[in-house]
Amino acid sequence: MLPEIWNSPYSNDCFPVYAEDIDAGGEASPSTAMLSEAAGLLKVTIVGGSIPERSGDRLYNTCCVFDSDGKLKAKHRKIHLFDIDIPGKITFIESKTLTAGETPTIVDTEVGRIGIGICYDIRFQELAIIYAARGAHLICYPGAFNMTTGPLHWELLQRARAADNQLYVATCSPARDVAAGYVAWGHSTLVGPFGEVLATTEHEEDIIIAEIDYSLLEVRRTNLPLTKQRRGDLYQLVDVQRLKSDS
Ligand SMILES: O=C(O)CCC(=O)C(=O)O
Repeated sequence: MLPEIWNSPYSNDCFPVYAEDIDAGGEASPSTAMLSEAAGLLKVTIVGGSIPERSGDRLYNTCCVFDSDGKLKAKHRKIHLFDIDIPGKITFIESKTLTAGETPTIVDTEVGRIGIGICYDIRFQELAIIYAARGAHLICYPGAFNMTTGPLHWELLQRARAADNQLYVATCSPARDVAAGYVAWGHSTLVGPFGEVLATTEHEEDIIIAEIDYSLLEVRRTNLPLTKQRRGDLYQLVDVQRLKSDS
């Protein structure tokens, strides 16, 4: 797994410059070609962080997932754009340059059923609930939290998504570069289905390698049978996409 916007500085000025046309006539863009080749050579599934994607006259923040043959299995366009304003701390308006994606993305891979979200997507618990309901074992969120929200929210949100939905959550952030226009919090992490941090790192360049045991999903769901205890008679979340595809 790679971080959010790993092929470009994180800025609205840079997104158009570094954007790649991922679907261009069936040919892979330079960054996705590299990921595809790496996945195929190493025989691993890659959740390819995200890059700015150009599609016609629009730009998206897009994560590509490759299987161990190097085939592009899924493409997730960030569906919640990072438009926030915390005066004196951080203001970022992704919607100045980017368009929001329109579909949740869940993909069956050799290493499990994976739901994909990109950074700000992690704040929307409904997306994680829908992924869990569709059988996700793991949700991967490439991200780049910042020095204001990172310390308070980065781990909290990951643990909440994992504990609420009783699945694994993996995040990957760029390392911190204090000279950059956007200073990332770092701290890539893997959280287990009990909300436990299984592996994490600081803000320097690093690689996390950890084992995931999907049999624990069943254990935790038996320990705490939340799904059975939900009060569907009082509240329900509608999976609009599934509803549309069923009808
Ligand atoms: O939600 C946050 O605080 C940070 C989100 C973010 O940096 C992003 O979506 O790129």
